[in-house]
Amino acid sequence: MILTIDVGNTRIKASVFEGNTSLENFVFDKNEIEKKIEKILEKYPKCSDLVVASVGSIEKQSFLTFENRLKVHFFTHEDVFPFQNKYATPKTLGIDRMILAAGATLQFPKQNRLVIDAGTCITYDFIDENDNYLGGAISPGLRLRYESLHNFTARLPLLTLEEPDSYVGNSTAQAIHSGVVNGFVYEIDGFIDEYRKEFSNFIIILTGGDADFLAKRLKNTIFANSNFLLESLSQTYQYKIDND
Ligand SMILES: Nc1ncnc2c1ncn2[C@@H]1O[C@H](COP(=O)(O)OP(=O)(O)OP(=O)(O)O)[C@@H](O)[C@H]1O
Ligand SMILES: CC(C)(CO)[C@@H](O)C(=O)NCCC(=O)O
Ligand SMILES: [K+]
Repeated sequence: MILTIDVGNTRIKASVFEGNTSLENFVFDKNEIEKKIEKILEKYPKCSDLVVASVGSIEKQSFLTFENRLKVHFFTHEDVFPFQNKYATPKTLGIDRMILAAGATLQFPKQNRLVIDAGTCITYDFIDENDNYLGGAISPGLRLRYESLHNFTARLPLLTLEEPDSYVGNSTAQAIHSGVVNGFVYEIDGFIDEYRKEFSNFIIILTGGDADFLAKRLKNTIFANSNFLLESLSQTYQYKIDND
């Protein structure tokens, strides 16, 4: 049994896996990390490994306190991955993107894959059928768009996610919802359309905190799985054990 932990820029997500099956998911804040892990381990004492992917400010140190009880693995770009990394700056590629690419490679062998993670940031990652990781894009996520409109202007209020009435927002609030939500959806559909021009065939995996909201609104049909990063973390760890 393994405990996987995804430290994002907003929240921490965790899941206990028995083989490939996720038994339970958890979401918590940075300040309660040790207490929460403690609780999870109490409930699942059979956990033998703690596997972490962190792009947040939490360092390896926070997890080492658990080393007397279980094997702790903190993923870095030095681990073995099932793809060739063609990024020009492989050492600065986010470990979450590497885990997503690894999961896509392992779960969907021998085909082109586009992974879209709609989290704090939206990330796009493309892995071709020969298992070359090519790169993608990074842009602001849904909540970040609402927050930056407010934080960097004098007059725009901080709004929370709401379905816009129309493209033609007829009030400040409606104009913001239209810009943020429609802009978000158009961006993603637009990227998918561009990829289609270059690669005739590829599967699309959509994940992240906004995946479910998005899935219903895209014109392109896609496979949405908000647990894909944690599943990929468990699979990439298994791959590492088998290939080290
Ligand atoms: N309770 C919540 N707190 C924060 N964001 C939430 C919540 N529920 C849904 N969301 C949505 O999820 C998005 C953030 O995604 P997610 O939780 O995957 O980010 P994260 O944990 O920071 O991960 P990452 O840094 O890997 O993107 C926000 O844009 C927001 O709209
Ligand atoms: C883009 C984020 C913030 C998404 O979580 C993360 O993957 C990251 O910090 N990446 C580093 C830059 C890069 O991936 O090229
Ligand atoms: K992300």
